[in-house]
Amino acid sequence: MTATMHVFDSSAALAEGLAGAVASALSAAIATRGQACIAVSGGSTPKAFFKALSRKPIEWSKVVVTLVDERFVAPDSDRSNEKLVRDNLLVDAAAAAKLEPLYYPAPTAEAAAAVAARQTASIGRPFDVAVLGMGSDGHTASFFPGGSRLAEALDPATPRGVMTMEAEGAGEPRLTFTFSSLEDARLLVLHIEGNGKKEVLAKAEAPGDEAEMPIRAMLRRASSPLQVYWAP
Ligand SMILES: O=C1O[C@H](COP(=O)(O)O)[C@@H](O)[C@H](O)[C@H]1O
Repeated sequence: MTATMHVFDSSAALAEGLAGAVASALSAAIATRGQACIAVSGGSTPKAFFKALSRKPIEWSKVVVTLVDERFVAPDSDRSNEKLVRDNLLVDAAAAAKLEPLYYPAPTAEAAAAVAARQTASIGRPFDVAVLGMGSDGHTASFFPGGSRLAEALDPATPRGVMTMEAEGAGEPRLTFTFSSLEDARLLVLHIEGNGKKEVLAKAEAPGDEAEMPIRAMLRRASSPLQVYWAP
């Protein structure tokens, strides 16, 4: 499936443009099905987008927000994707949305993933919106090159759900939705910024092994068309 590029002049225009597209998709889902669900990424890129989206006039009480992936850290950690979402997206009117976190204070990441899988089982079949990020190593979600369970996470036969991942480049153990959970989102977005990430994307679009750049799984095999939102 070919990716479609949406190019913006600046970070601010990118945040606003993506927020507009996502708000339209969430409002359409509410109009059609009475509710909407969105899975968002963490990392350094989404903060301005989250702030722009929080200002959109959506029926937020009908929206469920979850995370594409998470670090196995408490939600008050600066490394927590949940904290990023709580501080920047679930504010003002958007605070009425329901958050389904992936982190739970369990003894192990595996135990937390099992709880998260149960808690999120009724949402995202498919997600109305999934906003992916991409690291400079070509990871997306917590599908890291060299990841302990990468083949299983990317296998289309692995069912929807949340699983663990460990990798050298990942820092903490991770919790991540599987490829099959994300690839059919009604609106499937890759949100990246900067010339460096554009070069990483170009490299991922060239021939090569998925395991070396796991974003290739989304570029090549997602059943929904991948919408790439980018600004320099
Ligand atoms: O580890 C993560 O990083 C990616 C990309 O983050 P960025 O800082 O390069 O924008 C992110 O998509 C993922 O959710 C996060 O856990």
